[in-house]
Parts: sequence; structure tokens; C-alpha cells
Amino acid sequence: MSPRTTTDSVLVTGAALLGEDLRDVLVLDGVIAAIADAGTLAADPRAADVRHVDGTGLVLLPGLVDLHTHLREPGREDAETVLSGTRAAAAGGFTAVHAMANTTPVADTAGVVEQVWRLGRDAGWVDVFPVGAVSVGLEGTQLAELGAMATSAARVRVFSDDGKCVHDPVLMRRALEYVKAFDGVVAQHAQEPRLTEGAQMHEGVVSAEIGLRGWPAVAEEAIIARDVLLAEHVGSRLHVCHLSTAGSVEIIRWAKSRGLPVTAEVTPHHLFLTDEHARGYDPVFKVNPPLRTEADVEAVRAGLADGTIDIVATDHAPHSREDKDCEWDAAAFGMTGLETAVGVVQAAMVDTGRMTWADVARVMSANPARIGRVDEGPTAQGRPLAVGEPANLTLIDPAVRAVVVPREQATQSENSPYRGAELPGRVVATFLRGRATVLDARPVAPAGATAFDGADA
Ligand SMILES: NC(=O)N[C@@H](CC(=O)O)C(=O)O
Ligand SMILES: [Zn+2]
Ligand SMILES: [Zn+2]
Repeated sequence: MSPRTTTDSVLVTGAALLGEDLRDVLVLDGVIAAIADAGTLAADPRAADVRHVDGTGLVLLPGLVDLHTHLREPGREDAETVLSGTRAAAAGGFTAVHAMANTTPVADTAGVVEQVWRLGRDAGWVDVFPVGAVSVGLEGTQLAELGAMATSAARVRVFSDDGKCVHDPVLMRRALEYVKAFDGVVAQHAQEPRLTEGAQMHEGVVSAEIGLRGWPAVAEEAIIARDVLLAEHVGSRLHVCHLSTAGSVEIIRWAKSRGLPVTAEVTPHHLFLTDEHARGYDPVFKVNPPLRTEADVEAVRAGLADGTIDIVATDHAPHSREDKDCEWDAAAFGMTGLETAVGVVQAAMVDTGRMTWADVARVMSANPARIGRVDEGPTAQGRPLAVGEPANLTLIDPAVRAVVVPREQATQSENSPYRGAELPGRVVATFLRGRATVLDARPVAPAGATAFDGADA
């Protein structure tokens, strides 16, 4: 037998496939080679010289795919880098992330998206798919070079001014028309700017009581309604970022009932936290869109469970201490999320009986990969757990509960709203095309990961 490089071969035994039947899964050279009843594949001669991972008590999911991550590089390496952010992603069970465009400089040219794509490839923790800006400098006036980004080495398919709303309806219409040429999608940060000037938190009972300027639900819903109608008019794909209100769920439900190509995401924090957390004036709970009410949380949970909301995306938004450890009004919007996403989704959706682990695989792997158009080819993400597919795998221990300690996370920033809270769902192992990026719940440095091979696509 010829010697095999075993770094991308592994045998996982006795894991609950999608939380259901107990199976052995054999991965050879980065590809799923066999799936069989638990206890049968250890005897397979092909498994003799590969690493064995005991999956007893663990749930096996396809590698998670995040459609909405802020990696902060270039420009804010004091908060996160592609290296630290992708290591955090692997620790959270992800094998791919889409990197948002609100960097400095903005990812609005082929040059910047290729830079981020290369940094991701060289880091080796997860596949990094750069998101391209819709407008030059996120300024909302001039369309960025969408075509050049789409045809660059980064092959951009998702375009977003996230952090800012594409407010001008003419610009939004042009972007929707333009991306049709390469099957792209415009991901909108839905925030009517005039209705949210100076806004600090959700507009409602709590904001009135504690005296912080409110961000009304209608400021989100008005833009979503407009964009759904524009997407219908143009016949193009629209994706709604971090939807957060009951009314937004209703608009998406209506759009889908008309058969429109509209998709929507919800974050773990909007599935789990409410505006009540603002009462302590701790800016770790300051986020855009803001944490909403109990009724909104109930509506987004129901919308995710019934398929109205297509995906969970983290909106991992790391911020430096100087931007977050200050009084509420001065603090930046955003919270980290990559390393707590699985636990929060388990707590909000699985442990409450609203979703199965197979549903989690759909909303955190298959659907985001399909929306981002990264689900085809030899490096496809979000594929089913089946023989012949790339071995992107995540092993989760749903029985372990652990207290969140931001300082111990892989992300460089400490603005986790779950600090000191106990969450279920530990990520025990992550495999990127068969290579372990996390083992025994700890990141494993990719061998030669920082070496640059010079062979650009
Ligand atoms: N979500 C946030 O509160 N902040 C994001 C921007 C964004 O997602 O809109 C950031 O870049 O910090
Ligand atoms: Zn946003
Ligand atoms: Zn964002």
C-alpha cells in the first residue's frame, strides 16, 4: 500500500449523524469515502492508518457556513485580523465565512477582495469568501466595480454595504440589476437613516424608561418592504441581513408567498436576547439592529422554524476595548458571535424543541452556502453528509454546558454579550476538507498555514 498523507484523512466513529442515527464516517484525502453503521468501519482496511476520533455522544453536522462575518482586516487589526477571526470561526464549528466589506479601505475593488481572499487562504482555518461593497466607499452614491469583483480571484457573489443601508432606491435598483449577470445577490442592511438618526437601542417601553434614543421597528421594515418590491420589479435576488422584528418576518413571509427570490437571515443574538438587557447601560448589548422585544424574539424563532427565515448568520462584529468600554452613547454597535453561535442556536431552537439538528444544518450550512453560491465544485461548502462530498465536518457535544469567558476565545475582541453566561453545545472538532482545524475543543494550527504558495488561481 502506498503511504498516505493522513492529515486530511480521519475516521469518526459512533457519532449521531445530523443528531439522528449513530454512524461511522471515513474520510480519505479530504473526501467522505464511507458512511456506515456505528462500529463497522474500524475494521475497514482503509481506516488502518488514519486518525480515529471517537464521536460517541456527539452530533455530526456539515461544516457551518457564515454568510455575515466582520473580520476587520484591512484597517482594524486592533479588533480582529483574518487570522484571528478565521481561527475563531473554526473554533465555532465553521468551515467557511463570508467577510463583510466595511473594512478600511472598503472592499469595493477587485484588489481589496483579492487581498482578503488571499489572507484567508494563507491562514487556512476556514474558506474565506469576501463580500463586495455595493457602493464606492459605502457612501451610497456610486456603484462599486461589482463586475470586476465578481470576475476576480475572489469570485464575489454577495454584495453589501453592511453597516450602512443602501438607501437610494435608484442605486439599489441598479445593484439588483447588475448582479443578475453573475447570479449575485445584494445583501441589504435594512435601516432607514432618517428614522434612526442618533438611535441607540430599540424604540419602545425600555428606551422610554431608561432615556436612550429609539430605533423603531418601522425603520427596518420600511426598507425591507421597499426592497422586496424592487427585487420583484427587477427579478433579482435580494438577501435581508440580520432581520430583527416581527413585522419584518411578516414581510418576508408575504414575499415568499409570491414566489420572490428573497432570502433572510437572523442572528443568534436576535433569537436569544431582548432590549431588557439595555437597562444596565452595558454597551456590550449595543448592536445594530438593536435587541428587540420578547414578542420579536418569539416571531423570529417562529420564522426560522417554519422556513420564512432561511439562515442564521452570526454578524460577528468584534470591537476594540476603546470602542466598546465606554459609555453607551459613545460605544460602537456590534457584538462577537462566531464562538457562541452553535450554543445559542441550541439553547434558543433545539433545546426548546423548535428545531432538530438537521434543521440547524440546513440554516447554518446548506442554505447560507447556496445563497452565497459557494456550494459547487471541489471546494464546495454546505454539501450534504454523503459519500463523495468534501469532508467539511463539525462535531458538537450538546450535553456539555460551559461558561463563556471572552478572554479565552480565539477572537481578538472581548465584546461578547454572553460573558459569564452558561451555554450548551461545545464544538469538539471541526474538519476542513478532512483536515482537523479543531480537535478536543481546541484549535489546531494548520500545518504550514502561513506559507504562501505563490500559485494564485
Ligand atoms: N452589527 C453591528 O452592530 N455592527 C456591525 C455592522 C453591521 O452589521 O451593521 C459592525 O461592523 O460593527
Ligand atoms: Zn448590518
Ligand atoms: Zn454586519
